[in-house]
Amino acid sequence: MLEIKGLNQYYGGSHILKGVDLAVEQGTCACLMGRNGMGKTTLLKCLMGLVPIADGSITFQGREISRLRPQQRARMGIGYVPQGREIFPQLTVEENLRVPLAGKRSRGIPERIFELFPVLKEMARRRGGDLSGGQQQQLAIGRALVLQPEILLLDEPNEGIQPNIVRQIGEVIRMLNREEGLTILLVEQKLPFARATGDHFTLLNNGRAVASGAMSQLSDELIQEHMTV
Ligand SMILES: Nc1ncnc2c1ncn2[C@@H]1O[C@H](COP(=O)(O)OP(=O)(O)OP(=O)(O)O)[C@@H](O)[C@H]1O
Repeated sequence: MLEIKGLNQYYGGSHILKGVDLAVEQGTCACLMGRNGMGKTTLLKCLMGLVPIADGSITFQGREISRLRPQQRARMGIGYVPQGREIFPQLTVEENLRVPLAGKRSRGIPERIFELFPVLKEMARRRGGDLSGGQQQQLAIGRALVLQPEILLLDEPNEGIQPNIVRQIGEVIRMLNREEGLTILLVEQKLPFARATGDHFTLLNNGRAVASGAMSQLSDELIQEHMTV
C-alpha cells in the first residue's frame, strides 16, 4: 500500500536519509524504530510532503506521490499525527477537529471519533491549550482520523504521556488496526509498546534502514546495536 524506494533527503548540506527502502502492507502495523536523531521524524515528514526529498520514490496505492502537496496526500488517505501533537491551543477541541474539513461544509466530524475518544466530546468546547498532554494526543489522533484515512502515520504518540493514557491510546491504535483494518506506520521508541502493537519493524541508524522483519525477529542483539544508548 505504501512503498518507499531509495529515498534520499538533505537538510542543507546534511545528508539525513540515505537510500531508505520501506514497505508497509495493507492492514498491517509497521514500526519505525531507532535512537534519537536517526531520521524517523524526517521520514514521516517526507511521506507527508512537509520536507522535499532529493531523490527516490514514494508510492501510495500504486501512485507516485512524492511531488504532491501535503493536502493532496491527506485527501488521498494519508493521516498524520506529528511529534509534539501540534494542536491549535487557541481553538476549541471541536474547532481543532474541524480543521481538516475546511472547505467541506457538507461534512461533519464523524461520530466515530467521539466513540473512540469520549473525552473529546466532554471537552468539545474547551480550548486545545487547556487539555492535558494525553488529551491533546487523543485530539491529535482524532483530528487525523476525521478524513477517514487509509493509512495513519503516528510519530511517538506516547511521548510524555501518563501510563494510563498510554494504555488507552494503545488499545485504540490496536483496535483501529486489527478490527477496522487501518494501516499504520508508527514511530516508536518504547519497546513493549512496539512489540504489542507492530507486525513488522524497521530500524533506522544514521539515516539508513539497517534491519527490518517481523516483530518476532526483533532480537536483543538488534536492540543492543541500534536502539540502546
Ligand atoms: N529542520 C531541520 N534542519 C536541519 N536539521 C534537522 C532539522 N530537523 C531535523 N534535523 C536533523 O536531522 C536529523 C534527524 O532528525 P529526526 O528528527 O528526523 O530524527 P528522529 O529519529 O525522529 O529523532 P527524535 O526521536 O529525536 O525525533 C537530526 O540530526 C536532526 O538534528
